[in-house]
Amino acid sequence: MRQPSSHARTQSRYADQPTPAPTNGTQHTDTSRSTTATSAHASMPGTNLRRRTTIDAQTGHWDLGKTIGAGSMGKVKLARNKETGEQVAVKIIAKGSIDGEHRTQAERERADHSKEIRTAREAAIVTLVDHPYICGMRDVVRTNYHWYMLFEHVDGGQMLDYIISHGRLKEKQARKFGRQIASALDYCHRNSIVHRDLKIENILISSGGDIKIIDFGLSNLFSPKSYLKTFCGSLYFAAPELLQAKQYTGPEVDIWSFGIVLYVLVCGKVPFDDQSMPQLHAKIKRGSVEYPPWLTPECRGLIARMLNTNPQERATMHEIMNHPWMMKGYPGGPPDNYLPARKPLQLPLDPAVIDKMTGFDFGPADVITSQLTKVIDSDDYQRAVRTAEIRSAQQTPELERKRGVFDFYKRRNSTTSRDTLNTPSTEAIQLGNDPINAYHPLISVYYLAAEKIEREARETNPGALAMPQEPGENPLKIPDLPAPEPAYTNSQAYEMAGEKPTGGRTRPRARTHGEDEMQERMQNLNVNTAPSPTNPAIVEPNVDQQAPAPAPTRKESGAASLLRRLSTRRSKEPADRVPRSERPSHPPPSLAVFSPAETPRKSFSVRRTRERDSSTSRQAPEAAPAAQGALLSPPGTADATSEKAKTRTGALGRSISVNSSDMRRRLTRRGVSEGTSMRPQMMSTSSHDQKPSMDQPANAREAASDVESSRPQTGSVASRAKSLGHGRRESMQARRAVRRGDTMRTSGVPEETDQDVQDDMDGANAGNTSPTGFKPVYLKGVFSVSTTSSKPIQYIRADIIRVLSLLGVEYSEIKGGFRCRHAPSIKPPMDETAPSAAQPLSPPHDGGGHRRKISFGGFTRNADREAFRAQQPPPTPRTKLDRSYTNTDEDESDDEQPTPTAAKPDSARVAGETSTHVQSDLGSSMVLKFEIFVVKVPLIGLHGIQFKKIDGGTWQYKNMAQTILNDLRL
Ligand SMILES: Nc1ncnc2c1ncn2[C@@H]1O[C@H](COP(=O)(O)OP(=O)(O)OP(=O)(O)O)[C@@H](O)[C@H]1O
Repeated sequence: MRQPSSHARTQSRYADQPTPAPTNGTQHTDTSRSTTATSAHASMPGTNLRRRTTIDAQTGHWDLGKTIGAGSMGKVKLARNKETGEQVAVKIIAKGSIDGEHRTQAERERADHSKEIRTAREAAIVTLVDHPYICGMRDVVRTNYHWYMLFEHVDGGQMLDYIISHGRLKEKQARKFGRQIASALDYCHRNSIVHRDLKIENILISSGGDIKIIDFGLSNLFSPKSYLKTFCGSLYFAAPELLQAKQYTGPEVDIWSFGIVLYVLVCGKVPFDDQSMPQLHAKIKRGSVEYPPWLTPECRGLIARMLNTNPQERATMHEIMNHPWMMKGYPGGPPDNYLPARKPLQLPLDPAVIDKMTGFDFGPADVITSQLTKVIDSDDYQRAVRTAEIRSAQQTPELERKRGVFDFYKRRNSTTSRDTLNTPSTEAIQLGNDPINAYHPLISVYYLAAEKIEREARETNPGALAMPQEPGENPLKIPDLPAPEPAYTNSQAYEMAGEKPTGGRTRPRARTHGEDEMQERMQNLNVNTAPSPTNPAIVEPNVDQQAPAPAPTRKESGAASLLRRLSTRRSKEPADRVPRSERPSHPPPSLAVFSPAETPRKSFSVRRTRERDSSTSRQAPEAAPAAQGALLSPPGTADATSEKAKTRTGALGRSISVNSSDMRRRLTRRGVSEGTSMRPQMMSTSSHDQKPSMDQPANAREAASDVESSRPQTGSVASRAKSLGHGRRESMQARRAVRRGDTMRTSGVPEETDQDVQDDMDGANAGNTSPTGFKPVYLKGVFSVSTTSSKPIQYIRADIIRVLSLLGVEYSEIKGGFRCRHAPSIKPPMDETAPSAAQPLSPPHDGGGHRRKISFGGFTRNADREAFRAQQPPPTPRTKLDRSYTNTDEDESDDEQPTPTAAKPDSARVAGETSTHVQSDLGSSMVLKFEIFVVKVPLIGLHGIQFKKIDGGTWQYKNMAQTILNDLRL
């Protein structure tokens, strides 16, 4: 393992410097322990901008490229391996909280600490998991100022982009993705991992047309015997129990989100949408879903089971994977979860595996070992092992039983009688009773770490693990079992700081999330994370510290011991079940080379703005900055009341993921009563002028109060800016940027610059065709950085036209802007109209070199939307659109016989279907109408973009507006 380079250690104090590695590797991934990060050059002292062009990691030297995405946690950039040319996506997360203006020192430290833990956990989880439909991590580098997570580059585009521009998918296509999501979720849940942020935005499409789930930033480990209580995720995708601040085990909230995702896939919109946040909350809690008539009964039944508001009655992954809709057209059975075959653990534990269990805040190796030993030695665990064996023996045909106990465990991971060794798991997880599936987080992580070692050993020495298992060897340690005892409850062994379970649902449901709880959490957190040289993820090592001596390599011994402890891996069926042994741990990234003229996806102003206002970067939705609301406020409306309402109007952005700690902190800071139940939510999207009242959720009140306090006292920008907090900073940065001659793409956080400025300049060559009549309207509202531009107005106009055309948005010019209408083409074009893989679309010339990538359905395309649309039939007229809604045959004609509602089998009428089925024509709601205005920002002399929704779904509107902003390259 490599030591941090002397170069890195002796760099300017202004540059990112390598963080000394953990001393025993118990708190951090070993990749980061052995990697170093170097800055190509330091920034100028006194500035917070620094340019990083390379990363030195264990996996080699990487050249950082352009930005390809951005989220609340930071930017995602392309990087290319200097030696191999391999391309990865690097998620760059600034360490520490961004906005400290309103915080005490203690609050800042707490926020920093929490962020650090969550980031370490994300790195730890994605480092260990290995699944074809989960975006794999290649490496992670941690420096003083940043985390750099190197992910496989998923280059087929975003599912959201497709849905936004085209609407829904055919059920056949949705099923393929649904099975893949189910596969990935089942894998996670059986490994005690809950994602907690599943949403359309976090599903990317690989070049092969498969999904890749990203963003485990809010994930956590769960235990069947305790509860989580952190609110996580995007409101649109959040389970009702989360909105009620109830505790939850874990998988059930993912299943709800999965239900929303599935609905979006087949309907092109979210099931719960409202401009008013309280109304949206109410809708989600009611769980009343409108199902468009084009859905097959099976599909509707499955979604209804997933969107059951009672988590206890909600479908399990087992039910979902075996649902008739999921199986339709898949004679091979339910989806494979790709979980390796496993055996129950037995002592002694492998120290090499323990060493791999880093980043989870489990504590040092000896603590992990003793905790794990306690679990394995517990009567409960041994009883579970015994029970599983007996059950299996009863189910196993005599002939197969003679083949030995190994087959049993292969079968335990299988389900159907047809293929007992290789079929996907269809057995429900016996939460807490199944020794190999989600029994305990420590056990799950031990399996994952052991399997990672096995993978690494196989990659470095393919023959090393080829030793056959001894036939007849019984890997189980099955002692005489005493009478049943209470379940093992040492949840502290795995609890994450800040997410201490509260001991079950006997606690009050509407819980206080006030300062006392925070204190309690911090105390607990301190217990778990006391400053220790073995806990570097918690206590930031001094940059002058020497890097620790590398831990002794134990791969071989680890691999050897694995042979004793783990059964052989299952081979996979052909077709969609690639033999695991033949799969690389992470699919090799494809080399999608971008031309220099191509424009990366830009960070979005709302997210960035929020990041500045959040200690953890996972911004609570109630903190919608006024600037965001202003994005949606129509210019020219001088009425103060409506202005306020519009300012409070929902954030312009994709679903924002949050967690409850942000909210609690805010509530505490603002003196909200401790008795107030935490009601996390997105910012209000109400178009009405609603005074915050105590009837509203606390966060809604806070959001309103934010808006109230940020409203301009006068019409002047200066006074308005003064009360804005981050908005003011942005304005100041904007002015500074203008003085420097930069575009308005500045950030208050120390982060790497990239080619954005150059791209902006490159993009300015478009559009000299501004009509003389196109004039900006006078500013109303407040602006955030990424919605302003220093470009001349004719360039902005041309750019807007380019983007609207690209997105298939019909428009007409009005005074100061554009009136727009978008009706997604609901006829999935891939099967009928897409070119074959052999005839890829060549990216058309669009003047700006922009190219949008779409990849679906098993073939790869890098197609500009213009080219894509060129292959499409003309925009679907409304009548055709409406007609198609009533025709379920359309979706299923090529592969399935739709079952008429009247004749559908009983099995299709899923029991427990509790949601309302409204057979209404939803066609009209799919049409989005909005306006875009170009406004002049006084004083700083820039132009800004404002959006105003006229008609259509809020979710679609937000996503469309963000897509336009992203593509505008302001
Ligand atoms: N492996 C990848 N390959 C290609 N693009 C990626 C990859 N990972 C992330 N991206 C892009 O970067 C964006 C942000 O990534 P990600 O969701 O992980 O960040 P985040 O800050 O956690 O976001 P969020 O605010 O949604 O939580 C994604 O929406 C996607 O466009």
